[in-house]
Amino acid sequence: MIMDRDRIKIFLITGFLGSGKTTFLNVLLDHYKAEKNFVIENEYGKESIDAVLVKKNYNQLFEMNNGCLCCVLDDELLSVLEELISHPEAPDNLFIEASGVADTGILASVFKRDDIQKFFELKKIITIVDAENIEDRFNEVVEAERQVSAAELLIINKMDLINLRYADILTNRLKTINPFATIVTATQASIELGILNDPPSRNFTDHINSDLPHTSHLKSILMTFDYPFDMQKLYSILTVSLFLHYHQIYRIKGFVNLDKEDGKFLIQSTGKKLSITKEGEWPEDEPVQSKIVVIGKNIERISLERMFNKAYPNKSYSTY
Ligand SMILES: Nc1nc2c(ncn2[C@@H]2O[C@H](COP(=O)(O)OP(=O)(O)OP(=O)(O)O)[C@@H](O)[C@H]2O)c(=O)[nH]1
Repeated sequence: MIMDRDRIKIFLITGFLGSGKTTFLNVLLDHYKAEKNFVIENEYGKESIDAVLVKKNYNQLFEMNNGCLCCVLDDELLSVLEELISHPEAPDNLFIEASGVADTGILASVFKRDDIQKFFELKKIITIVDAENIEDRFNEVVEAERQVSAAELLIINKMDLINLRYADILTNRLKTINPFATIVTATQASIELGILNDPPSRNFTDHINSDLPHTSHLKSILMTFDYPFDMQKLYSILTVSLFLHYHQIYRIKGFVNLDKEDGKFLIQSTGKKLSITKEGEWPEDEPVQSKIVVIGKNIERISLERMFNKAYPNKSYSTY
């Protein structure tokens, strides 16, 4: 049972799709490994891929995939928080990885409530920024800018993909959106973590507009495929599609079954970059079946399925 003096510290991690939130969560879990850490993972879309990618050095993981966290506040999130309060071994830290489209302001406003503040301390609102893609996303998706404007700490991640001159331009752009946040740069979300103990430069939650609905009409489409893909075809078809549809396809994530390859492969894209890497073996209690989530704007299942069907080694598998 939690006493008033040792409230659970909450680190709220937000950032647009694929910016590096899970990467940062793993950095935090490693840093705080001597403490008791619980994690809330919220993915946009029903299929959870992230939970598998979070390194297992947490004490308990809660998955919330029934919608964007900021939209299911009243029920699922609050019931998890209640569970933590009465937990026989309450954690020191709660790391919340919000979905890539979550409205940070709406989410942070929960922790303004007196009944919540009694047991939880919102230690830091951290927004991860994908240095390579964020400016395009500002123009396309209103949630990307809202996440930046509600941050206390902005981490410009993926510095290896941009040059220093552009980093300065981007930093200035971020300052105009959010002049109050501390801004740091990183590769693989690796930062000097002492900064998390800095006091806030303003009372952030007082400035947050928590009444804005989602307006970007993003879609998350989950597809399953029973036949193995050809690795080379899959790679080249998706690379071309990501190049052509960069302003529509924001994230591909999933596990694939590949022809002539043993094991389970992780496929993911951010921006125009695609990677397919071996992730381990297929668990015995799981069907050997590719499961892929595509998130974007104005995307249609039928066109996506047609695209993936072209990646079979033998066209006879295809239904088109
Ligand atoms: N080049 C480069 N890639 C990075 C860096 N940080 C993370 N990535 C890669 O970017 C991709 C997305 O990283 P994640 O940590 O899964 O991003 P996320 O924000 O959790 O993604 P969603 O939960 O889908 O929104 C992965 O392929 C990472 O390996 C970086 O600093 N540089």
